[in-house]
Amino acid sequence: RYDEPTIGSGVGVNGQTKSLNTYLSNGNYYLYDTTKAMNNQIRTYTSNNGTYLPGNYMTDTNNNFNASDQAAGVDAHYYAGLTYDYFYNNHNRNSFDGNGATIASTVHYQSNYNNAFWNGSQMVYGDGDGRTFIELSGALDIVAHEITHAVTTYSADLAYHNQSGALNESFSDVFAIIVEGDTNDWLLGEDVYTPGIYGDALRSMSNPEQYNQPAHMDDYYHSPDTKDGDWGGVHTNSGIPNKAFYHVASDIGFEKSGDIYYKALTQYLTSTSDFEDARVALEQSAIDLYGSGSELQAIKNGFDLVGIG
Ligand SMILES: CCC(=O)Oc1c(C)cccc1C(=O)O
Ligand SMILES: [Ca+2]
Ligand SMILES: [Zn+2]
Repeated sequence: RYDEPTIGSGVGVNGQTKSLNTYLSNGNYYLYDTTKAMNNQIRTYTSNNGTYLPGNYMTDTNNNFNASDQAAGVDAHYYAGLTYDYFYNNHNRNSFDGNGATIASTVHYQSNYNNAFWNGSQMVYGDGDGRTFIELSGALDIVAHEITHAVTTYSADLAYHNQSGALNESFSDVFAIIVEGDTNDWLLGEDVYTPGIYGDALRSMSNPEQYNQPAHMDDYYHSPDTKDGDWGGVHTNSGIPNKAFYHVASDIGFEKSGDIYYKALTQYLTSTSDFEDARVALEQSAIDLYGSGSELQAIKNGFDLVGIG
């Protein structure tokens, strides 16, 4: 029998039908996308509510992934493809490592697991407990956030604690928002967070305080550099550079801010960069790309407004 790339369909976590790049092998259809550049592959697996990684390929007999237990895989696969396309089409980056690394995602990790993470090699998504979260791959911003953690690892490799860790988090939120690309959507996780409550989210870039994040250096959260302290509050203090990004992108848009932030992340920032280093890196990136004009002024203004001098 011939093995070949195919185009299937699937129903995602929030009920939308989407076209999927799949692969037919020995009569089964796999969530295995071979359509990207240079033999890059996007592969989606399931842990079947266990903890094996990557687990088993998610397959279907008729290339129509419309069962309820397939929805998480449909979105992990589809949103990984969208995120791949963003970095390739806008920054000529072939996958998170810039060298065509396979993007592997595993869904149905553990049971009622309210988490999503990059484990250093692949994405891992829980199903949520149905109250705090539903399947976490059902949000494009979460998928893009996780894949950006991998981009960061293969570039600045910002150490995951204190200010460099808050920058690590912030850059993942920044590209999550840009990949979503909706100038009315400054929220993270809203598509899968608290299904019983409308309109809330994990975090807000435009109004970090709404979800207990500081939006100014005066309110920097001093937390222990421990697991329980969220490594110096990396998911809390990210509110400060997140708010700066909100000002920058509101001024100059997602395309220009994306180019400036990408250049800073990949050419100037290092593992020990702090918030002030980030301002310098972003200012230099703006100058490199656009000279000393309105884009540079937008960076200066955004960082002034959050108290990062
Ligand atoms: C926006 C995506 C996000 O924040 O994912 C996480 C969740 C849901 C829990 C714990 C850590 C993370 C993370 O990726 O930082
Ligand atoms: Ca969002
Ligand atoms: Zn993160």
